[in-house]
Amino acid sequence: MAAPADCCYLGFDFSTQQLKVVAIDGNLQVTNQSNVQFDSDLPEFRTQGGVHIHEDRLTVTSPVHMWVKALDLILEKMKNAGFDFSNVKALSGSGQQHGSVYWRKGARQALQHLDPGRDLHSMLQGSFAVQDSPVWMDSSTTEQCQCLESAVGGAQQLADITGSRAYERFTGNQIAKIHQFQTDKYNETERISLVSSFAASLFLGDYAAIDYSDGSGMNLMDIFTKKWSQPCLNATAPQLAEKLKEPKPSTAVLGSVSPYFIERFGFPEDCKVVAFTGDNPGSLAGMRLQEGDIAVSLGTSDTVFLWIKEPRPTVEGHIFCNPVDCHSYMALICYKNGSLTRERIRNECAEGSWEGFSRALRSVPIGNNGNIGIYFDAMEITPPAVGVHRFDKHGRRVATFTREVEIRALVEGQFLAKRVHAQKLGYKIIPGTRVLATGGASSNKDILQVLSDVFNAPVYTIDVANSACLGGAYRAMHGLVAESGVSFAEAVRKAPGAQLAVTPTTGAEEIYGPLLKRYAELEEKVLKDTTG
Ligand SMILES: Nc1ncnc2c1ncn2[C@@H]1O[C@H](COP(=O)(O)OP(=O)(O)O)[C@@H](O)[C@H]1O
Ligand SMILES: O=C(CO)[C@@H](O)[C@H](O)COP(=O)(O)O
Repeated sequence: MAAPADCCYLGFDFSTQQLKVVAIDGNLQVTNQSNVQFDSDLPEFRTQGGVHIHEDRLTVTSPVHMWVKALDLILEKMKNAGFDFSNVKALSGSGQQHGSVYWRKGARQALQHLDPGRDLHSMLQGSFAVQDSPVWMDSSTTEQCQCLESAVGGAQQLADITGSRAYERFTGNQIAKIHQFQTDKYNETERISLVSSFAASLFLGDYAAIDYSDGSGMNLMDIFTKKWSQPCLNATAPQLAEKLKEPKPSTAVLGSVSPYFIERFGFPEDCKVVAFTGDNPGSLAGMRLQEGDIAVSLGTSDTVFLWIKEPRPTVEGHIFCNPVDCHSYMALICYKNGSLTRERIRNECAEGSWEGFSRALRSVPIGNNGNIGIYFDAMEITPPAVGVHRFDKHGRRVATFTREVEIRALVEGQFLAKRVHAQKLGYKIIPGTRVLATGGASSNKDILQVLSDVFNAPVYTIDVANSACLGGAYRAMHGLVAESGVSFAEAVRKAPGAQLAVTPTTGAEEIYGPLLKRYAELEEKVLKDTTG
């Protein structure tokens, strides 16, 4: 048997803008990292930020073949760099949540008979009934959401079953739209996967089950019984249970890696594939979140999530099954206007430089002299409002801010929103609270300083900016022993801990206390203006 240091576990993350991989050894040390950027490494798919925004500005999709080709590319990259696949004991991973993949009839056959002499993408050309997979940024399914909520008796009733009221990006509503507007394609589909279970299927050489945690982001699963809810299935599309098959625990070993990977890359025959999950659940694992911690992910989307024991679903935010402990849950709030909005303001106000963006942040005092901004370039999720709204210290609308004030207003506004909504869900910041930050923007200390000041709590990061990937590797390791009763915490207890990145500035709480109240009132006003 290989010594712990020679054992290897892989975690993949099929997120919005890139495919990433992390390798860890048996001592949980990171030994390798690689990534493929969709826009720049696969320009033939002509994506921007990994997606295509359609003419109606509401429909957002990604080409499913791009994800397949990205896997070909990343594995080739690793092979060319001399990565030794023969030590990989298990692999797992994650995908951007809610996105869906439609496997055409006969695709299972293709998956089961892959020729190791060829690329995956050339062999799977004909395997998808829908080429453009709806992704989490889509907000074109308002009608389908309304139908689903009325079918089960209302928004709160739907949340009581599935953990969330109906959301446009949630997979069930996307499936309902495909069934209504692309009926032939729906009928040609033999299996529907999430991005996560689609990725697991590629490694397995067969259809992989949807896991409980990512399955919670579909508006289809009863998060308490962990079965598909029949009323939700009925209200969504016909023969849906057949196309989804039963969900499985996120810790489940789904099988061994397919012969294709053994012959083409040298994976060992007994390398196990552990269920893939959503990228936010994956991050919860990668950051080894503990009860009481609050996690803030600053990826393409911004998300805030918590580990919870007693879920009380409401019409705001989401409750998902916990990916590492089947008796627990996680609460999550998602913001669509995250990194892409920060990038826009960086380009307009700091000549495209993060360094300039940081300088501007530091140059304006905390609290921004009472100026507050709300920047919803795209229709926001929490709350469902749109547009750029600037207010001076008297609460009067203003048309512009100076560049420096604009940058601080954006970052403060984004974090005030996170704290306001986390508190609405019942979260209390108490002495001892840790904020764990991850995602691309967590590499920026000046952004983290604002986060720490607004939350009045220390912010910690882990060495690997992509905690979802690392979570995949940890979950792969845990999956091998989960059946025998070993807890996730026990399996990863030797992993390096999170490191303190920044602490709150003295006096920040006195400044942000009143601003939190003001922000909540202004957001309410903006929401009224949007809906009214
Ligand atoms: N130094 C930085 N400061 C602020 N944001 C950054 C910095 N470096 C990268 N980012 C942001 O990180 C984002 C990508 O984050 P990532 O977590 O990798 O996204 P995803 O997982 O959704 O593909 C980019 O869109 C970029 O705006
Ligand atoms: O919709 C959600 C969560 O509900 C998003 O958080 C997606 O899961 C995309 O994640 P990133 O690519 O931004 O990490």
